[in-house]
Amino acid sequence: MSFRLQPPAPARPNRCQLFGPGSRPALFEKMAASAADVINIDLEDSVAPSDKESARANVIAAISGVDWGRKTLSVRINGLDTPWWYRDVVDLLEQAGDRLDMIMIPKVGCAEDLYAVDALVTAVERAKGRKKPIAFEVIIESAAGISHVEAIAAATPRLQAMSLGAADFAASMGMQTTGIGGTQENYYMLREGARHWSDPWHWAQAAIVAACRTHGILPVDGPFGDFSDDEGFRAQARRSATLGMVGKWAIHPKQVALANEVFTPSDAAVAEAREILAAMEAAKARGEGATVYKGRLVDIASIKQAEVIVKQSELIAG
Ligand SMILES: CCC(=O)SCCNC(=O)CCNC(=O)[C@H](O)C(C)(C)COP(=O)(O)OP(=O)(O)OC[C@H]1O[C@@H](n2cnc3c(N)ncnc32)[C@H](O)[C@@H]1OP(=O)(O)O
Ligand SMILES: O=CC(=O)O
Ligand SMILES: [Mg+2]
Repeated sequence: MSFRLQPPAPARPNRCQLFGPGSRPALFEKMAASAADVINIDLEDSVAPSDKESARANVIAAISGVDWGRKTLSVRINGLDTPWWYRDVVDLLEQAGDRLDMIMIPKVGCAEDLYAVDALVTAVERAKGRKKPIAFEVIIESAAGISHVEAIAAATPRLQAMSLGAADFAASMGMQTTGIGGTQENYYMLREGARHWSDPWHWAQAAIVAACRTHGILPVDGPFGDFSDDEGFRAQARRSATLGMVGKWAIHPKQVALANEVFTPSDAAVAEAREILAAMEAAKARGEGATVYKGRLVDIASIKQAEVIVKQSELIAG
C-alpha cells in the first residue's frame, strides 16, 4: 500500500454523456432538455469536413444561447492530427462564453498531446482573462492511447474524465469488427461444443479504470452503436459499472434513460451498503474488525466498498 492516498475523482454526476453533432443545431435544445448529466457537442467525427467551420460557429452560438441548466457542457474538438483542432480551441475559448465547462480531446496517444493542448488553452485563457479554467476530458481510442494510458491520466490537472472510444479503438487495434461496443460474434470460448462469449473491451476498460483511479479522474464507457438494442446497451453498461466506470455515452436520446438506470445505484444496493456500514459500526463497538453480514464476511475493506455505493447515490441525489 502506497503512503499516498488515492485522490478523489471530481464530485459531479457523470452517468450519461449525450452526444450530438455540432452540424445539427436543431438538436441542441433537445439535448439540453434531456436527462443526461453531461452534454457533448461534437466537432469531430460526426461532422463532415465540409461542415467543420459552420459547426464551430453553431456551437459557439449555442454555448451561451441555449439554457443548459446544471449540466456539464463539453465540446469535442478535432484530433491533433487534423488542421482544425487549434482553431477549435482558440475560437471556443475566445468567443464562447464562460458556460463552457470542458473540451473533449479525441484520439489522445501520449501525455505530450495534452501538454500541447494545455499550453494553447492556458495562453488563450491568460490573454482573454478567462476566470473559469476549462477542464479536459479525453478519449482513449487507439493502440498508442491505451499503451500510454497511465501517463495520459497524469498529464494535466485539467483532466477530469477519460472515455473508452470503442469504434476508433477497434480500428486502431485492427480488430475484425464493425460493431461499436458490446458482444462480438467471434469473441467466444468453446467448451464441450457450447460457445461462451467473452468481453473484448474488458482489458482496455480495466486499464482505463486503474489509470483514472490512480489519478483522481472519472472513467467512462464510450459509445454503444446499436441504439435499437436496449438489452445489449444495458449489458455493456452493467459490465462497465461493475468494473468501476461511472457512466456511459449516449449516441441517441433513447440511451440516456438506460445509462441513468444502470449508473444510479438501486435503492436495494444503497440499503444493503448502509446495512453493511451499520454492521461494521456495531463490530467496531465490540472491538472487532471483521463480522458476518447475511452469512458472508464483511471487514474494514467492506466499509470502503459500501461507501462507494452510498457516495455515488448521494452525489446523484445532489
Ligand atoms: C461512434 C463514434 C463516435 O464518435 S460517437 C459520438 C459522435 N456521434 C454523434 O454525436 C452522433 C449522435 N447521434 C446522432 O447524430 C443521431 O442521434 C443519429 C444517430 C444520427 C440518429 O438521428 P435521427 O435519425 O434524427 O434519430 P431519430 O429520428 O431516431 O430521433 C428521434 C428524436 O430524437 C431526436 N434526436 C436524435 N438524435 C438526438 C441527439 N443526439 N440528441 C438529442 N435528440 C436527438 C430527433 O431530433 C428526434 O426528435 P423528434 O422526436 O423529431 O422531436
Ligand atoms: O469516439 C468514439 C469512438 O468510439 O471512436
Ligand atoms: Mg472516435
